[in-house]
Amino acid sequence: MEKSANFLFGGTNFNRKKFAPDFAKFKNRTVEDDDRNKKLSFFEQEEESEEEPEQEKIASSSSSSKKRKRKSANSEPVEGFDVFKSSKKSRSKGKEVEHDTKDETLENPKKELYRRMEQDALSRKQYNIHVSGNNIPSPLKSFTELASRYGCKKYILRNLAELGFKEPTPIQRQAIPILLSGRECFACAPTGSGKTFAFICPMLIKLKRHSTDGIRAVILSPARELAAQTAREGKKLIKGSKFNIRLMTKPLVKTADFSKLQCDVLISTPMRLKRAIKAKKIDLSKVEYLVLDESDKLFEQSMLKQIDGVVKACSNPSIIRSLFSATLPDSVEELARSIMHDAVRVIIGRKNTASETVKQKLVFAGTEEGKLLALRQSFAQSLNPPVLIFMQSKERAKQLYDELKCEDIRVGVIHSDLPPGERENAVDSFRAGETWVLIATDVIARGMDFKGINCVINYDFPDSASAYIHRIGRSGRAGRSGEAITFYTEEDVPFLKNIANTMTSSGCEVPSWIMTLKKKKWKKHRPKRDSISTRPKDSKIEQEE
Ligand SMILES: Nc1ncnc2c1ncn2[C@@H]1O[C@H](COP(=O)(O)OP(=O)(O)OP(=O)(O)O)[C@@H](O)[C@H]1O
Repeated sequence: MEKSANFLFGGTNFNRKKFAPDFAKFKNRTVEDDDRNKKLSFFEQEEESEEEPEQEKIASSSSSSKKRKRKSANSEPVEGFDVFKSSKKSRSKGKEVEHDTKDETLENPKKELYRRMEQDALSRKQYNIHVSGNNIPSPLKSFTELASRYGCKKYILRNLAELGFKEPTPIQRQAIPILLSGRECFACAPTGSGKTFAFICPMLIKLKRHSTDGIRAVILSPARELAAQTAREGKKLIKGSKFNIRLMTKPLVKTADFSKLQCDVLISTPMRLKRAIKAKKIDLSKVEYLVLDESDKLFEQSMLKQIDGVVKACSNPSIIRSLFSATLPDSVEELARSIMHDAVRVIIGRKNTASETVKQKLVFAGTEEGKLLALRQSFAQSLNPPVLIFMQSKERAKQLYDELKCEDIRVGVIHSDLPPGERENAVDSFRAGETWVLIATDVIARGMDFKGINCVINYDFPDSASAYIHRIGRSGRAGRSGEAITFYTEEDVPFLKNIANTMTSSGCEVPSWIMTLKKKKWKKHRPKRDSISTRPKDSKIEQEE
């Protein structure tokens, strides 16, 4: 495999030799390899931190505070941020600041406190971290601080290093110390910016070691695939320890004796956990940590009842709850504040914006036939797998799959009508590179980390701005570049401005006529669309007759 292709398929193993004749048909590339190399080189060239580990007693003194009160404040949004890009440039500045202050005397604790606050403010500015709340712990300077400040076990640092993580991402810098100092937190950070480890890492450090005391931490994810991925990621971090991380599967709900099950951390969808609670099978009264991942999705009407059930079942009064998502509507913030105590609010960059590493494009396709034509044309010109195509319903996902499956493209499909095994296979084949194009409903729009996705195609216009942000966020992860194409037809025009605003706030250009359109209030925009077929309408009528 050529070197550039290695970069392209980082994390995805495409057998190009085996599929050589097929690939010859898709010669041209749409995403610049160079661009990708530039982004990745940041990870490769980053130096190890030289900073001396130190105790941060003052900042963490907040953790001992038992006083819990609600606080609401707004932080100033800062534009032009890039999670992975921004840190390198400004890092040296941070070092200078630290240098200046190192020689000063530590006699006056008040002076020391002010100095610490000043350093924290500078560091937050560097990484575009916005916080509100009381006594917020200092952001991490490096992963090694986890050992000096919080007694993190060596195996965790070793596993982080093995994963190739050289420094924490901005959300990890701030959320990890907050959770480690025993504070609740709700956090909003862009797609692909490392939120998963931002909540798993402190959880494991706090739990210290495996215990036979029952379930001590629960992570809720809105979809099975995401829950499975989180379990897999968590297991990477516990290598070398006796911790037990379990995924709640259907057979587990049905047959397991939870009172005997060895499980420190349980990862589940709300539905499955609620079923186990309802059947009185599971005791969550000892849970010390509860994470609601993709919290805005979990707080949607369809899941709210189940979430409520789980939150109530986690009855330990000293439980630490945290909420994470790339989109955090005000309504969810309100709800979060009403259930959390003295929580810290963390926003990385600007709230509810799309990843800046994704090049976004709007394409007018006219009609449904026009969409199919445009898709075929773009594949014929340059298919640059892996490509993810989003559809508005399972029916439409099936239709497009039926259209494309007979062609020379290795295509897969995933939607909620498929049995669990087939859903799993669809994801695994796509990860392994056996499938080049995966057609999906929004069931995998959130959280899924397919590292090398080059292009996301919104075949059907997304039904909300947050759906758009999450869908296109499957590309351009961890600092890589990616591309997102959104088809629109006449029916979608009234909602164009909403997407255009999201595009411009993440630095993409939008035709000026779109910006003059009025913004329309979203009401789950899923218009009835003509079915997907290449056969001309006349021939269909003939056949039907
Ligand atoms: N400190 C780090 N350094 C380098 N890569 C990292 C670091 N932390 C996480 N990653 C990688 O970044 C990628 C994205 O992380 P993750 O899936 O946690 O993103 P996310 O913020 O949860 O995204 P989403 O909003 O889509 O759920 C993963 O492949 C992960 O392994």
